[in-house]
Amino acid sequence: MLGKHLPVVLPFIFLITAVTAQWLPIASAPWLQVALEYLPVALLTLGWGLSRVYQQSKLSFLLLVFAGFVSLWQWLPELTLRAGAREIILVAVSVLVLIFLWIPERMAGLSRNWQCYSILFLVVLATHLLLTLPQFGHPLTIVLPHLQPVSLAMAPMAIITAVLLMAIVSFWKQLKLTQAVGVMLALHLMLCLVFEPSLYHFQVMALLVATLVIAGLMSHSHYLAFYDALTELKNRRSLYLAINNCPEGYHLAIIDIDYFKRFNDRYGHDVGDEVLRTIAMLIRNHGLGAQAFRLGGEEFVLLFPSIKPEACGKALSQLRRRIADYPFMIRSQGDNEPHREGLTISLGLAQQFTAQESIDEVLKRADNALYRAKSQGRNRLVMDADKGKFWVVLGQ
Ligand SMILES: Nc1nc2c(ncn2[C@@H]2O[C@H](COP(=O)(O)OP(=O)(O)OP(=O)(O)O)[C@@H](O)[C@H]2O)c(=O)[nH]1
Repeated sequence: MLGKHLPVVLPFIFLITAVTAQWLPIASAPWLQVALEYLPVALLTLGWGLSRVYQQSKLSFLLLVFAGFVSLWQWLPELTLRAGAREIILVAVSVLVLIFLWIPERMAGLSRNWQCYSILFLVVLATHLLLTLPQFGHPLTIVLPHLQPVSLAMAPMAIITAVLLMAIVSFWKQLKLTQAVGVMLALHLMLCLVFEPSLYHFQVMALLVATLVIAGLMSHSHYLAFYDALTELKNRRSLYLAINNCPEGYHLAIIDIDYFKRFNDRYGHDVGDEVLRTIAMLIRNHGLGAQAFRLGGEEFVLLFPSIKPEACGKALSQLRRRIADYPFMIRSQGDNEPHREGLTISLGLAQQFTAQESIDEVLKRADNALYRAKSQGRNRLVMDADKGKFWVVLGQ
């Protein structure tokens, strides 16, 4: 049980120890100074843990922004800058914040937390670039009086740590950004190698490549284990994980395509597959604030973590109508023009009434509701309103 809380407990202990040690006799110990350099990483981990484990996205958002400021605060006072490089860093950071936070459509599909990780990462990257510019004889020279050569050595290590953190995040979120940033870093390190070949740069490069390979493998095996290959929706295993992380009182709807066997028999499995993909896309893009899964065959699930039953029923009825009105264009053999075909879905909805109720019990009740929707004529939504005692038919 403790394992679940470790991403929050460990960085929290680290932060408390590192900060309180400032007032103890060990304050000037070199290891403590090194530990303090990792404060932003600890804050990042804490923020990530809070959002993953306790769904505290607002708090973790604040923490992540704070981590960004701590990392800036750590770097800026140490720098003796020429040519206004400090201003350049600040302007660059402001522009990045603007791009990431005020033009959200540019980051379609990425969560706000992820944007913060990206910002912090780019801050570290920008700092590192400015630190290494002198290697290329650039006029923006930054002199680090007491940090050299330790900090120069630590900057790429901080980046590797950030890449590792991002790999862990993308392990859950299935994002391609890790690879993109990794390629950028690899290019940058290659430049370092070309201009200043050294064992150190070779080692950093090797570490980075190893990290990226591991991240890629993790990402791929995660995809195989948790996603459905046909529809690219999350699969049954993901559903169980998501429900385990859900607060008490979630709603769950099972969606089943009506007379799909007939459709398959008439048009063949390939066309059936295409229709499954289209319906999965309609379910995924429902905009209902729920997570979509493929349970297997022609059955899907929508999971609503927190919603009122009436709002849930209304949203699902809209989805049912949307699919019933959707023009599936099919071209049969010998047809010149595709013709329009219609399909409907039936839905069974159930709520978890008490924390003791297991996932299988809620799924069973949703399945019973679905059975009623089918037996009452299909193309409708039936809700289990009281543990199998009352059934409410919502919309046909
Ligand atoms: N093309 C395709 N068909 C699938 C897939 N998985 C399951 N099916 C088909 O889905 C059909 C399900 O049929 P049934 O369970 O009899 O249900 P139905 O014909 O939809 O009828 P009702 O559910 O009672 O309305 C079967 O013909 C399966 O072969 C798949 O991945 N691709």
